[in-house]
Amino acid sequence: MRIVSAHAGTIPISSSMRNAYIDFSKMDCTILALVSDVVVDGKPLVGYGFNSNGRYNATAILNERMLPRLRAAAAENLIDENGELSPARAWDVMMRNEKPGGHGERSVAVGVVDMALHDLAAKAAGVPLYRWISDHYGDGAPDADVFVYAAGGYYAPGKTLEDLRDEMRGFLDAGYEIVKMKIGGADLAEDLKRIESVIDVLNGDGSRLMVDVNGKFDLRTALEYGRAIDQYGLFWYEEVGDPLDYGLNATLSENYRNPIATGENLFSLQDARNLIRYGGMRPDRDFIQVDPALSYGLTEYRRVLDMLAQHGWSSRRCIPHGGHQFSLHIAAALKLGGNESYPGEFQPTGGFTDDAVITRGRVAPGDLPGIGLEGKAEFHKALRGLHG
Ligand SMILES: O=C([O-])CC(=O)C(=O)O
Ligand SMILES: [Mg+2]
Repeated sequence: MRIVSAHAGTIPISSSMRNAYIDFSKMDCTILALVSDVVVDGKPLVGYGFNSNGRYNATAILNERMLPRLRAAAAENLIDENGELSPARAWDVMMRNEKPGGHGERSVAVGVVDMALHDLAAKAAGVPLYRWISDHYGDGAPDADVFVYAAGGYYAPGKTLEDLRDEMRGFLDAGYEIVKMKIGGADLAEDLKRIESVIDVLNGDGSRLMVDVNGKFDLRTALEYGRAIDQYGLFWYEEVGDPLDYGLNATLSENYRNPIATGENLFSLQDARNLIRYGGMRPDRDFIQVDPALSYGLTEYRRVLDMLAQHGWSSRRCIPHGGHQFSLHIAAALKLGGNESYPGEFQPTGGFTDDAVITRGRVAPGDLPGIGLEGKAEFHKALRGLHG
């Protein structure tokens, strides 16, 4: 197979909500179509990718560095020993002449292309991506479905406690059992009121609630909130301090008994390894949230999983950030602990196929070939628009 053309674009995924650190009024996303020379039913196979949410588009890096290297590569450098398209070899081509360290948002650009290459490889094999990943990298049969939790509970202009409770009730009605809300964008007293009113919707069960600080707290505030919320036995306390402040996280983990989650803003094997070496994360209870789309794609994510295994971590303790269909396939194939979901947010890229049904907090990736973005009608329109 050869890639005959590559088309990148930028689309808005903005909204009026905010977390403790940013608002999403200018949030956007890179989207990509890789058109191949393989023709099925009279049409070329096309691989699609996009860059999750939370970081802005990386279209310029992609257009100026990653795609030119792929275009210039000899065909034999992009295939494996069976002559099939190899996303892992293409990854090496994209990273040629890139120094190590300081991963910045280059990881986002590479992640978009890596996703599209995996979409294309699975489509060429005529199978859904979870099956392709399981066949190439898996260890036993893939999971039939994946635990998902509903992330929301953002701050928004005029949003009342009753609005927050209604939002959470909506998640439960939609089939979710575990929900997440933002904290750290108000003072402790107000956040405790918000937390308690959501726990009330969860029949008093704090273990069904996650709270997310988006990296806002200094150590003193992290510990102060930790002391106040430990009593609720929450599912997890997320990204409490700056994502690169491993010392803060380590001190928190010595003082906060219940699970901690972090990693959505760690974009490389090396950063994730530093979290494990220095961040005090506990393999018996904590969660790693590295998002494959933001962090150099599945090719790098597999290295992260290997590193975690070497340090005694189960893949079940990984629940990626992002709430997208790419990680859903990865979670099923590589037996992760679950995947995020943001019902209704970050459209049109976010979420699962239009026909996906959440049942008792679980969802299946579906059986469309590749990632299945053709099963997201609005998003597919934008993707198709890239290559006409
Ligand atoms: O608010 C955001 O940037 C999203 C986020 O942290 C999450 O999904 O955990
Ligand atoms: Mg988060």
